[in-house]
Amino acid sequence: MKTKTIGFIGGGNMATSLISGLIASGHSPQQIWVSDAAPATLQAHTDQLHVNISASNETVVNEVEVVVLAVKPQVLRDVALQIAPSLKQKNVLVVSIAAGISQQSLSQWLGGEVAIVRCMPNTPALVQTGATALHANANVDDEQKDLAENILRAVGLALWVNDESQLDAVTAVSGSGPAYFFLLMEAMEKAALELGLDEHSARLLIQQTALGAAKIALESSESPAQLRARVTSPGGTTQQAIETFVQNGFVELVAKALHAARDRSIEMSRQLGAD
Ligand SMILES: NC(=O)C1=CN([C@@H]2O[C@H](COP(=O)(O)OP(=O)(O)OC[C@H]3O[C@@H](n4cnc5c(N)ncnc54)[C@H](O)[C@@H]3O)[C@@H](O)[C@H]2O)C=CC1
Ligand SMILES: O=C(O)[C@@H]1CCC=N1
Repeated sequence: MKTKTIGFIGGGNMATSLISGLIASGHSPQQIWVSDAAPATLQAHTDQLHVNISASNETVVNEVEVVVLAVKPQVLRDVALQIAPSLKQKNVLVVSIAAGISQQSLSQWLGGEVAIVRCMPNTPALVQTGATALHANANVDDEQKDLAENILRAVGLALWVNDESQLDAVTAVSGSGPAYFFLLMEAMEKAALELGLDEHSARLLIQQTALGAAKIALESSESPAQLRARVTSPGGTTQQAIETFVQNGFVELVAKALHAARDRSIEMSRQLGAD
């Protein structure tokens, strides 16, 4: 995979994370190309990551073997229609990280028989701790699947889903998921201040607790429910807090939020889909 040239169309947050991860895992910056509509963004890519840049999306497509589409979903249609003629000239793998754009829409915009891997990463990719689910269309061969997986694995966990519709659920779980944990951290910080802690101490204690909980959950063979039981002494403080959460509908609220996110992902696919 180190010999493949990879182009990023859109050099924003997610592309920067992926490029940093690829370089950190041994990919040569000389084999990476980036195009972006913003000249300052392109300049930052040469200055900081020493990759090849171009203001032209078509030039990037012409230079590479894999194209990662990393623009916002709302502009993907225009970008796809723009690069379609260049893609037709060669056998390029297209990897899309755009939320809520189906392979069918993308394929239609790109003009048909294109190898497409659709992914849903998340922002912890910025610190090489991302979680990504991938789905390949029927035109993707095994070598291209490995290639796409290697790109996303450079910034964390990468796993395949069998059915593209599962990416709507993945978007609700891990794509948007970091924001749920940040909301819990925000709420805990607010409560900690009310309880008399200073902001600095509260934030540090909460951050380290979140890290510790995630680490123990990853490293232990026990389920979250079992790990929770280990913290919860009968009649103790945790039991009081957990009962307060549960009796006030925390579990149902989480389910409702994830359903709303999944439904929005489906709705976005319809609104932004092929026409
Ligand atoms: N931010 C998140 O949590 C996640 C984002 N995604 C997906 O990743 C994609 C990129 O998101 P971000 O990096 O957060 O966005 P961003 O706004 O940071 O980056 C998008 C970049 O595309 C550039 N751009 C706009 N129009 C262009 C054009 N016509 N040609 C070339 N470049 C153009 C912009 O200048 C910008 O630098 C989106 O499709 C989003 O759905 C996926 C998972 C998580
Ligand atoms: O909020 C969004 O629509 C995107 C997709 C997953 C995370 N951010």
